[in-house]
Amino acid sequence: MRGLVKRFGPKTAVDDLSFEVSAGEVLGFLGPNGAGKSTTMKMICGFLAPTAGTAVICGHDVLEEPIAAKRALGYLPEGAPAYPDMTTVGFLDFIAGVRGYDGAERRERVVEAMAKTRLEEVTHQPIETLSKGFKRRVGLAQALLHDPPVLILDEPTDGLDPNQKFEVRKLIKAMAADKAIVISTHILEEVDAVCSRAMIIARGRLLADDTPEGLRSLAASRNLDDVFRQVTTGEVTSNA
Ligand SMILES: Nc1ncnc2c1ncn2[C@@H]1O[C@H](COP(=O)(O)OP(=O)(O)OP(=O)(O)O)[C@@H](O)[C@H]1O
Repeated sequence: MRGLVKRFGPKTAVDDLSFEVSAGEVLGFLGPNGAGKSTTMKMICGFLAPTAGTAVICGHDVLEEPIAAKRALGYLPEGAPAYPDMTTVGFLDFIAGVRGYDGAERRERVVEAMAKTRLEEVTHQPIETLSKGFKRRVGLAQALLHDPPVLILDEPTDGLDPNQKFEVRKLIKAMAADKAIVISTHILEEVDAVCSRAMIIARGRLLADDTPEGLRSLAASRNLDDVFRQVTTGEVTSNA
């Protein structure tokens, strides 16, 4: 990401963010509500035009070569939106078609994505009738259907029960070896569970960028909640 800026009228949601993520890294994107996490992810994915700066995905500038950049990435948007009247398999088949697959390969991609995200039991169920956790898994399935080298996942475990959280984290870790993965989360335990690195942003600015262990050392208590509070509010927790 090179100098990403997003302004909405007088409000600066993202204020000159630059960073790199390499294959093999799972970067946790942390910050309070309204910090600019989703806006940054939308710009990385070419969903929202930056006011300034750009994102380069596997050598493709998302503004200059949007199709090549989008081919290299999978994106789970905030809230995992999908077409509610489609069935799980119908939606994933539609996505496979959009991604350019045809014939047997198209069917294989759908079956594989459903297996990875454990969607088989809701194959023919309309998405609007799925529980929140299953909807999120449909969102994940469409993001990884084309096995992209880059995954941008906006709160991938939001709304999942503890067992589903465990499964999704396991899946992210299993994919991490050869992909660059960015996840946003409010759940700090997720940083320990899956991230090799974490960034804390607030008011659109980068405040910390380190390994989970490095971040812990910022608070005397070594507790990530305390680190988050200290970095984003400047307040040191008294019982630290
Ligand atoms: N389309 C828009 N128009 C105006 N302001 C917007 C728009 N989208 C986002 N914002 C504002 O930009 C800021 C950053 O929002 P963003 O959704 O990126 O934060 P976030 O870190 O993802 O928050 P959360 O953790 O609550 O999801 C917020 O103040 C938000 O109100």
